[in-house]
Amino acid sequence: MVSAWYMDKSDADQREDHRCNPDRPVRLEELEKKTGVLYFTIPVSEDGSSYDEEKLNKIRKDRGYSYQDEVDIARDTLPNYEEKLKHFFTEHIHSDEEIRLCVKGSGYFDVREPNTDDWIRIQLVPGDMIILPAGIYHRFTLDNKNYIKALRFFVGEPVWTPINRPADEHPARVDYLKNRNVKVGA
Ligand SMILES: CSCCC(=O)/C(O)=C/O
Ligand SMILES: [Fe+2]
Repeated sequence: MVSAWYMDKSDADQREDHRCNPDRPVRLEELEKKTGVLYFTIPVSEDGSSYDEEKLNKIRKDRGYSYQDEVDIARDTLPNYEEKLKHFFTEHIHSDEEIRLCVKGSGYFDVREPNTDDWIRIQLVPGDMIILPAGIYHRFTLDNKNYIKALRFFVGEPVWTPINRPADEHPARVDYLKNRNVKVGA
């Protein structure tokens, strides 16, 4: 089950959990309200090879996801592993939603709370599906187990290109803030 929390400000290893002391958990409803991030749970088999197709199909159909593939992120399975991990952890936006379903392993998506610019860390474990809205500042890191396998979805032909911060003038960012009722420069 996905969990989320405000991150501490420590510059310790990105793979640590970076919980505050005392902990500042973020409930799912709060996460959605503050950031627009959506969450679904999809039952997945122990080895990650099968999942609840019926539940997933409904989400695919409702949201128009026509593309699907799988990423296996480990040192010996992902080409240019170090370079890709560096890119994943560089703060960025996309012009479209970023949709991931964790089927094996685990990892962290960090998203910026748009009013305060604080980082919220979202932990993905098998069965967790998250949808990051277009235009949200975010990044991804493996945790200290160094492994995740995830399904990726997209509407139409996939565009994975990250747009690194600063991207405040990008239409997806402008729309994101408008949708969240965030006043720029206020
Ligand atoms: C768990 S998927 C790897 C991270 C990724 O694809 C991405 O775009 C992060 O922003
Ligand atoms: Fe991304």
